Amino acid sequence: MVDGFKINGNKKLKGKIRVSGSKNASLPILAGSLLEEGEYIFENVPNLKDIRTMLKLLTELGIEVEKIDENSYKLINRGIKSIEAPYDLVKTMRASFLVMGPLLGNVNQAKVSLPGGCAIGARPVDYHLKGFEKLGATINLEHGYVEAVAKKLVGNKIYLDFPSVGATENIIMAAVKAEGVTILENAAMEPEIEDLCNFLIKMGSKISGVGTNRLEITGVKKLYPGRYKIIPDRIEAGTFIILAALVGEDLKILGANLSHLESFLMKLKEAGIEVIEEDGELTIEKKELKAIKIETRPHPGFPTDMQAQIMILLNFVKGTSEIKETIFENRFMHVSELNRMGANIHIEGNIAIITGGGQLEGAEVMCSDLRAGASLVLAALAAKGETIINRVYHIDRGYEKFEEKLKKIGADIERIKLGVV
Ligand SMILES: CC(=O)N[C@H]1[C@@H](OP(=O)(O)OP(=O)(O)OC[C@H]2O[C@@H](n3ccc(=O)[nH]c3=O)[C@H](O)[C@@H]2O)O[C@H](CO)[C@@H](O)[C@@H]1O
Ligand SMILES: C=C(OP(=O)(O)O)C(=O)O
Repeated sequence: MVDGFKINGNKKLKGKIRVSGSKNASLPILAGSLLEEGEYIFENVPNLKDIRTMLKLLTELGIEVEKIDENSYKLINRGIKSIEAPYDLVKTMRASFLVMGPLLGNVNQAKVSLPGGCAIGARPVDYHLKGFEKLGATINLEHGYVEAVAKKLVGNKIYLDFPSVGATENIIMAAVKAEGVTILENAAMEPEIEDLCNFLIKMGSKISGVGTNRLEITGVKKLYPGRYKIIPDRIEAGTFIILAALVGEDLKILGANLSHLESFLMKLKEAGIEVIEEDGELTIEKKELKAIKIETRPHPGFPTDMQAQIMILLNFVKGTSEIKETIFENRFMHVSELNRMGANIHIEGNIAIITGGGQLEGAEVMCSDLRAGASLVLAALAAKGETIINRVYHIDRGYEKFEEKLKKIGADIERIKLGVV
């Protein structure tokens, strides 16, 4: 049996919904505790399956994990006990690969299972490995594991062929204690990378160019662990903004940071939806809705992680909208499920063409990945009738207390047990 959601849609949602801490900022920052011995306190960490996976992996590598409260942890590094990240943990979460940079950075050695492909695309790690090699590591691939070893890491000039989020994070963590200066060109600029840099700087790292695509990292011998508070989750915030636009009635969103969502907000505005911030609370104002074209891009472009959710909104906008997915080759898995709910979307190559303006009706559907799953919940809440969503373990990876938060604002959503399909 697996968990599913039963949702009765087409109800107006009212009240306040709060954004949790960022999953994608927490994961590299927690991995950063491998870099130096000492005590770390992390706040605003979302209580999610992916976070529990990372904490389990860190425990295997020798970190002591103490839960302080629902969203805070004390991590104690008394020295690395193992340098191996096993397949059974890496396979459940690709971000496990982010332990490689800090392990190399601290003890010049790491052995991490290759993450392999997943539902949204092939997702290789070649840019990570090229970066480690530039810093002086020797890489060996054997029996599905990547082994990296160096006598010592030495700073170098590294150009990323594509601004990969994970590669940027891994290389930064490997470089902060390397000898000399590392210059990382064409680095990814996502807010989660800025958060990682701010955490590392707070520990004594020397990084300049934070928030730009050229980072200059001067290695230091020692870091000084301490306390760090994670930024709000911009993808959860964006998901709630779409929710408010679809079914909100005086629905307020708390705890979001709009400066992390600029391209998304600009495209919403083009579609006729304005987000208004007052005293830290967001509300949504709808004007005349218009069909739009979107292309996913690395930050500050439109985030691929918001593509599935905005598609639900565009389904309700008269006219033909288009979404071009340029980051992952297989991120339209939600489309066939949405069409089963009455949407009219077809795919041509990497473009989804949405003929909007119709209604959605409840159906039995299945999550294929995290954001596809969130989009099905949005669709179900806006649809007439009952929707059963299977395999919500994908959603549990990235949305803290999703159904509890939705219930509190009046959604008719229930967690149920379903047969495996
Ligand atoms: C845990 C986390 O933060 N996940 C996010 C991170 O994933 P992740 O860090 O895996 O995404 P990347 O930015 O690395 O991937 C972008 C593209 O580069 C390709 N690539 C990447 C690395 C590499 O070595 N070789 C290579 O070819 C990937 O296959 C993909 O097509 O950024 C993505 C893009 O914003 C988001 O959708 C994910 O939510
Ligand atoms: C794709 C995502 O996560 P991951 O990179 O961990 O698969 C996501 O957060 O939308």
